[in-house]
Amino acid sequence: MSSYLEEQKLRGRKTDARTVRRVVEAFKPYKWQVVLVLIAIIVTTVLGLINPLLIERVFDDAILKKNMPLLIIYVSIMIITPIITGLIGVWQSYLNNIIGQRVMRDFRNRLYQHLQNMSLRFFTATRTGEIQSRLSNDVNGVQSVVTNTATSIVSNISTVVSTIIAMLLLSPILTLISLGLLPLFLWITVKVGGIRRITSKETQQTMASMTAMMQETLSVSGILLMKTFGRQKYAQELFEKENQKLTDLEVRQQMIGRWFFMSINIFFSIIPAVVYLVAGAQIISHSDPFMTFGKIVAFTTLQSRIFFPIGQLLSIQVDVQGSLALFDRIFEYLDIPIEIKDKPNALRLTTDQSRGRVTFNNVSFTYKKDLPDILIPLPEAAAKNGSNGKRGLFSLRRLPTDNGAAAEESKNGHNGKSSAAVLEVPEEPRQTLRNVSFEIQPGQLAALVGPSGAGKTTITYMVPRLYDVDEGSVEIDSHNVKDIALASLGELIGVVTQETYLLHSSVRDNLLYARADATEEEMIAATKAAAIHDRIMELSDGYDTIVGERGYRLSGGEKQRIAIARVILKNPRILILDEATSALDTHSERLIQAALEPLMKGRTTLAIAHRLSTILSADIILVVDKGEIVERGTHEELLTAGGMYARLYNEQFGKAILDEEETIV
Ligand SMILES: Nc1ncnc2c1ncn2[C@@H]1O[C@H](COP(=O)(O)OP(=O)(O)OP(=O)(O)O)[C@@H](O)[C@H]1O
Repeated sequence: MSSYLEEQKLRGRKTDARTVRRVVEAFKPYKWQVVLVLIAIIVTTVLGLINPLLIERVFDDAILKKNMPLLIIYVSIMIITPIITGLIGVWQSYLNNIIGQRVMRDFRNRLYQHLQNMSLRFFTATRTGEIQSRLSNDVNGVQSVVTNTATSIVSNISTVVSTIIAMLLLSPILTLISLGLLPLFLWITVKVGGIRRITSKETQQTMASMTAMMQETLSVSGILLMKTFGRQKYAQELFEKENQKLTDLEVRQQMIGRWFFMSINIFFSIIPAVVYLVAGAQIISHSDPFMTFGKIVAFTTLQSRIFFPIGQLLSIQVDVQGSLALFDRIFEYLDIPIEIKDKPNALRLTTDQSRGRVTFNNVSFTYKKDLPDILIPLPEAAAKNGSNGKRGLFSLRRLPTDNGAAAEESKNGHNGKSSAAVLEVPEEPRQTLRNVSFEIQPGQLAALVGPSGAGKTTITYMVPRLYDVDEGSVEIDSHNVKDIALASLGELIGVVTQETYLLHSSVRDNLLYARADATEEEMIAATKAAAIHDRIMELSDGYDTIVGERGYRLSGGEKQRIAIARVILKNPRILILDEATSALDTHSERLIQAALEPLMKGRTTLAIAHRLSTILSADIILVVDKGEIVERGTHEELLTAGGMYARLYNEQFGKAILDEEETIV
């Protein structure tokens, strides 16, 4: 389990200054509000000095000299000042919150937008929980720092400085005495802060591991796995153990806080006592003619203002360190370059303009294991710290294949001389696609067939640029897909996948996801074409029935037909169809087939075909094996050739063909 604190440790502290600079930059759009907050802080700090300083006058000029009108004036000021300070304080915290929340909002927006633009590769290489956690927990984690810490630092520093000045004005000797004891106080806070920091680190780690455990076991798949393997008791024990640890840590953390405040209280009490002793002695012995009762009271009041801000400044340091680590995690994601993006002046191609010819020219492609170099400092640091390399996203770094010596070095224990020779070296992966070339004419159906893992899905990924080819090119109407705007590709291409993903929303919303401006008639025409309209009408609320993740459970076949209706409504020029492998009953099978016909009609279709009917109606069958197209032609041609297709066909459909002939043909 890797936590952000571990990562921070690995990254070292060098990034801190850069991180702070970037955080400060995030405040730039709100610089005028920040200036107002600073002014408010300074004004309230200065106003805060008025009352303690007035105390001296109240005692020495008003009470001791029995001057009632002056006493009333002073007391009035003492009443009005805190009211004004309070009002300014409220306004300042409103501004603070506005700025802080907007900075957080900006971070969340930037992160969401950036993540949305990341390629599929990023999502296949990263745990979903990790992505969500950065977007929500990490951003929320820095919230208190963004809204409070900066202002708290400024206001504490200005309180400390102004109070010391005021104390010096009242009595330099007493100031010296008060501050003379300060080092001891600082020493205690530093110690306590250190212990707190360690405990809070442990608490974060325990919380993270509990969250991961909950996420893993309390999902539909997790619960299924646990129940079917009878592992509830084991999971329960594991959870209880972590939970107990968290409980102990929380209690410990609270108690350390308690000691912390006790020390502050003791100092609050001890130092005024010392001041009374020294100042009292001065009055009794007449050694300082300027020492008065008013001064003693004013001084002790001022002095009580100073210790708490100092304590806070010290503990803030702990918070800041923690949140710098969180900011690092946020920036780390923001810094991952977008791999697949529009070229400047990318071509906008509408469905009407496109004819839908799809061409693959010598396409080669390999799934890369590692992510861009921006994330690489971690594994290098991890290696230096003896990490075991089980870090998911950051775990693998391939060495150049000619770097055998370095690889050997890494196996024999990392002596750290070569920064590349750090982690276990996986083999250079086999090419997933090799020199794939074919052309599908507008309106034609091309069927991809081949054994599992041959690369059929990967071929379909190249058209909408879910991945970019390494070599060769994919073209639509003779335009390289890399030159076409991604938004256009999204419009031109419709995809029906094996697993239908429906949003937790109404059937209508799920259908209109394809085209928000579709009319009711268009929508119903699409569902009728996909042979699902009648079934939708049978649902409790018809088109308004909630389906999806936690909604009404539709059968696999029904979901597929909704997905087909969704793409019919979208009306793309090019269709990518990944036919479900799971066998449906004959009735559902027929309905799906009925739905597919209008879907494929008039469109260029690239289908990963599992249905005999699709294969038979294909204009061209492309047989894929180990990333290459090994055979191509029509069904009859390929059967006659007696190669891989004939073998696959006989294996898969040899027996079924008899039933099919009875039912379908
Ligand atoms: N994200 C990925 N990262 C690394 N390798 C991958 C990734 N996705 C697929 N592969 C590998 O690429 C190869 C081709 O996979 P692909 O999914 O294209 O095969 P397929 O022909 O569609 O198989 P099936 O019919 O079983 O779905 C397989 O060896 C697979 O393990």
